[in-house]
Amino acid sequence: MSTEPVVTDGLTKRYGPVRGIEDLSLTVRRGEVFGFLGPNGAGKTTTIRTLLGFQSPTSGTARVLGADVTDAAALRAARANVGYLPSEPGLDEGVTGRRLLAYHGRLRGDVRSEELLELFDPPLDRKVGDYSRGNRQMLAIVLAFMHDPDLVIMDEPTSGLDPLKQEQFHAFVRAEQERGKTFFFSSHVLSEVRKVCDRVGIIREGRLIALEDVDDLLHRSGKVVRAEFANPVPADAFAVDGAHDVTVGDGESAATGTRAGTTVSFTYTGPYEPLLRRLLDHDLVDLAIEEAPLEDVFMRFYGGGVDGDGTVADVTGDESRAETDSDETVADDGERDGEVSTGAST
Ligand SMILES: Nc1ncnc2c1ncn2[C@@H]1O[C@H](COP(=O)(O)OP(=O)(O)OP(=O)(O)O)[C@@H](O)[C@H]1O
Repeated sequence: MSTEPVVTDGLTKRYGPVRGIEDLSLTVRRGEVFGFLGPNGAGKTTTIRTLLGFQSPTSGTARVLGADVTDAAALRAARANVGYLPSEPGLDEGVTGRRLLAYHGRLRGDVRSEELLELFDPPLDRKVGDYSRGNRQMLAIVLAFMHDPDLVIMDEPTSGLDPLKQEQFHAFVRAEQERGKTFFFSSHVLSEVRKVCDRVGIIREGRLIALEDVDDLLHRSGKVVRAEFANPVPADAFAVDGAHDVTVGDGESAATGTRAGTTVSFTYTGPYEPLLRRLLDHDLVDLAIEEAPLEDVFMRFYGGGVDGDGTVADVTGDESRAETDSDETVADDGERDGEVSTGAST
């Protein structure tokens, strides 16, 4: 039996006739931050809910910390060492954050809530029902980590956090990884995955379409080059090896403020020397070379669109999230082991 924290083999979940995930085989290695990336409706949440035992697979297998997800007793024991951070935590609205914290502490242990509250500080004496989205998410973070689990499964964990808290959360995840913790991290925000993940699995329409190191993805993605010239350059001047998506415009130059020059932009995956020589053949007045956004990479290698806010667009057009599977009546409450009201943690 594999000792890796998460192992799925041919994992399939259908909601009646509706596709959830199909034939998903992946391994999350101990100590890695694994990004699970895909557009809306791709099957990320379905995967997570199946891993946590909220719903049964239609076929295939999955093991979490060695426990078969269909073995309720084994999974319950394993989940004592799993943190779960949902995207929209189903917290008990009627009690204060402090009470919820105490309840969770009694349920699974509290070895570090004080330390966590220094970083993520929801107003504990207010009722959770009065919390802002960001405060709910911060409380959910504390609840997910307070028992110091070895594996944390997170579904779009930074949705609702302001940019500063998002940064803090990313730094926290990296520090936790240093402590040997493992993360399964679903997101449709590519820039986030790039910041914290070691490997990424890309899911689309229920199927895993790519599995690779984030570094490899970035290497293949190359650089975005934007150059401005004092004089017009021929349209084919940058049709060189390694240049993709070359756009030549003679619009207004940001550098010179005139309309005389030419602006050129393209993605470049080749070596610098020939590129720089080519640029200097013309009257270069401004140059920017930046890392290509993963959004572009996603589009170039895997197809599919990206919204203006840097998230992968819904390429499925799937509006069929209707309840179609009777075994979901329990699962949709969040937990099937009687922890419904405080479903933000394991
Ligand atoms: N309880 C359910 N009943 C019926 N269909 C469902 C149910 N849950 C999910 N689905 C369907 O399964 C597919 C995958 O949805 P899922 O929520 O797993 O995607 P996702 O990648 O998490 O998307 P998002 O980023 O929008 O949360 C979609 O077609 C969705 O409509």
